[in-house]
Amino acid sequence: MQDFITRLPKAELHLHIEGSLEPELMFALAERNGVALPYASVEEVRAAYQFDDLQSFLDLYYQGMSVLRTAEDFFDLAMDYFRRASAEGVVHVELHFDPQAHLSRGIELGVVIEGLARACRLARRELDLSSALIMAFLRDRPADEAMQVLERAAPYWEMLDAIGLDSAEHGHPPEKFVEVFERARALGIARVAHAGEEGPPAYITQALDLLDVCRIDHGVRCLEDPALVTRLRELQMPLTVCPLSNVKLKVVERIDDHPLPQLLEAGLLLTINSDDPAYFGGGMHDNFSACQRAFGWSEATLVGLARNAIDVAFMDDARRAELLARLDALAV
Ligand SMILES: Nc1ncnc2[nH]cnc12
Ligand SMILES: [Zn+2]
Repeated sequence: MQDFITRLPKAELHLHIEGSLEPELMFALAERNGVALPYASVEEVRAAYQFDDLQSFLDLYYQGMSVLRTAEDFFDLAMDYFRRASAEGVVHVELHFDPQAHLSRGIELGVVIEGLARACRLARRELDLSSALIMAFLRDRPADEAMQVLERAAPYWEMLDAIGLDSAEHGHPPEKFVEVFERARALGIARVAHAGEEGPPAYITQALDLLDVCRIDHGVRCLEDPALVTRLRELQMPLTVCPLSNVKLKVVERIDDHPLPQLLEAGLLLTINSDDPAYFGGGMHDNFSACQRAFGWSEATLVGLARNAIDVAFMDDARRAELLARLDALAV
């Protein structure tokens, strides 16, 4: 089964590239850039990764990214992840990145996007790994700041596959960002949003009604609102579920308690993702494998989930057809 999971062509739709920063690279970049870290060793960093909730994780996540300063750093960050992901059978990655977390440290948008985009091009050539870029806004920052970032990104609009909404969910409902998402829609940029990770099902409803999103990131709390579940099923609205993230951030206590079986049973369109693999103790393979073990999933279930991700990914028709053909070859 482990080998089958590796061979499964996996598309990852929910990955924060800054959350893929492994402690080893964190130390290497800290040294390269003369940044002081509050840790003496890689082991100490890993030991610090114990979280009580989303906010306790975000505090370390924003601190960790202080080592990222140049386009080369962002390139190295992304290539480091692409190589690891490719080795475990990931064929497509959609990267969220958080420009405000870098702009606030004086790192220009162009530095971030150019570094990431160069890695995306190289990964396509060297690893046969395709990718998409999702520029995410920090929902705990003011909406007018997000709007300014969107306007500042004008030279890069063509390179963006979508905008997203992430960071601390409690108290920051989607309605706060209506104008920003409306502007993106007018620009022809697709929209996704984190909703229903820690926040209530009403935030998922708002993301659908007010932000016109084409995917919900997480969305696991939808089960608390049966009418919403029906709506998500009827729309076949994709949910990018991140099982190990939900355990690490105590959305659920143990993987066995994860609502994935109920979500599947409800007929929702689900995908499996790693979110912030360096912080949550596992990439795509580990997420698939933990669920397979916990829920006794068959190969057919795994193939179905992998197919969902390829079906709804931001990729051109030729690439989608190629990846679906690879999946079909495995499934027979
Ligand atoms: N799981 C998560 N939820 C919200 N914002 C995030 N930013 C990085 N990871 C996140
Ligand atoms: Zn996320």
